[in-house]
Amino acid sequence: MYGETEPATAGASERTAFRQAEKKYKLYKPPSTKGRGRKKLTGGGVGDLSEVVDFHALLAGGVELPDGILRCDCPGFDLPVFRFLDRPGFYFIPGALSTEQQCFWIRESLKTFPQPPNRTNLTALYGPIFDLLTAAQNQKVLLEVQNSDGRESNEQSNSGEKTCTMNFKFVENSKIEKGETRRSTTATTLVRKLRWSTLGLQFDWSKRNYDVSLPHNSIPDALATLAKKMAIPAMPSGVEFSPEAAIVNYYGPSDMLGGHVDDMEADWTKPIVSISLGCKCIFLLGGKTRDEVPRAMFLRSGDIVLMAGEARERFHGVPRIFTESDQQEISGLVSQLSGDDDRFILDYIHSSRININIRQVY
Ligand SMILES: O=C(O)CCC(=O)C(=O)O
Ligand SMILES: [Fe+2]
Repeated sequence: MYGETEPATAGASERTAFRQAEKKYKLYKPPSTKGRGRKKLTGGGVGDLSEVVDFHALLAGGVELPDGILRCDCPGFDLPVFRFLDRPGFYFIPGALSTEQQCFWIRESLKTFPQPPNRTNLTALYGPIFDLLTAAQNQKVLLEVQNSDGRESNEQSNSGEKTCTMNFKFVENSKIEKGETRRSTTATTLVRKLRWSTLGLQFDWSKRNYDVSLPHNSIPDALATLAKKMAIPAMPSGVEFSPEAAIVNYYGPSDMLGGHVDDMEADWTKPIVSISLGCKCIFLLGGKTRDEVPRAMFLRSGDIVLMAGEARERFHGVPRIFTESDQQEISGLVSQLSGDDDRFILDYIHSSRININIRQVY
């Protein structure tokens, strides 16, 4: 999925309509000014967001829908749903989750979802990490520890072979002595470095497929129930969505998700249920090749998108996250996350977006 199939030459890739749209909306790093401190990211095409569809604005009564956008009546589903006339299989449910529900899923995404046996992008570097969020809230540090045979993790053994027994544990910051040579990273930094976690059947990014032999838990009941309910507009009547896997994407201020298609699951008639949390972003929905001009739309915290059928073959991606305070649109979350327990999460979500996308694999 994320291993994009690029056209034969980089030049050709740069010229596609999808790439042009990514460039239009992404954040830009101005050329480095040597010795002047950190590079600042600035808005790229922020001057012109006029073509970005804003489904929330279309919710207001009396607003005429732009050409090509429909509001649909979905039997058995009581939330407003929008579609594009020329992109069947794509559904947009604005404000599908209440602020309380959004807070619940943000907490779960940081606390429970990265717990082993679920894997994250950090697993390959540090081995399984338990209770990362709690460690960050308590300002702990992940420190490399010695194995029982006295060797440090990843050290050469006597026979010359490299052992891969990663061994790290959380310790109090105060326990790290001056001049400590073992590898260490603060738990807060690690939370900031989270890029993905996988729930249910584990997706193997290197094989670009599910590895059913990897240990896994089933999708949490509450998430499965939510996904089944939200999938209704994209499901044939009388058929129930059966969530088996989910990918959680964590985006920082300068992160983007390049154009890709989601074609790893067996049955494309079943939707991907994709939940947005935290800062607002721009989502691009293109065509079956990168040459088709994509539609751009805002995704806000609490919005849900469904992609089923031919919509699953369309290139899509996220070129831009809005973390500027006047653009992120997280005021509801900020007032809800005001307790002491939520201080870390509030700080995190001020500069982050989380996406949970739930899939039926078979
Ligand atoms: O972050 C998003 O909204 C999209 C994520 C996505 O397309 C994916 O994980 O396949
Ligand atoms: Fe995707």
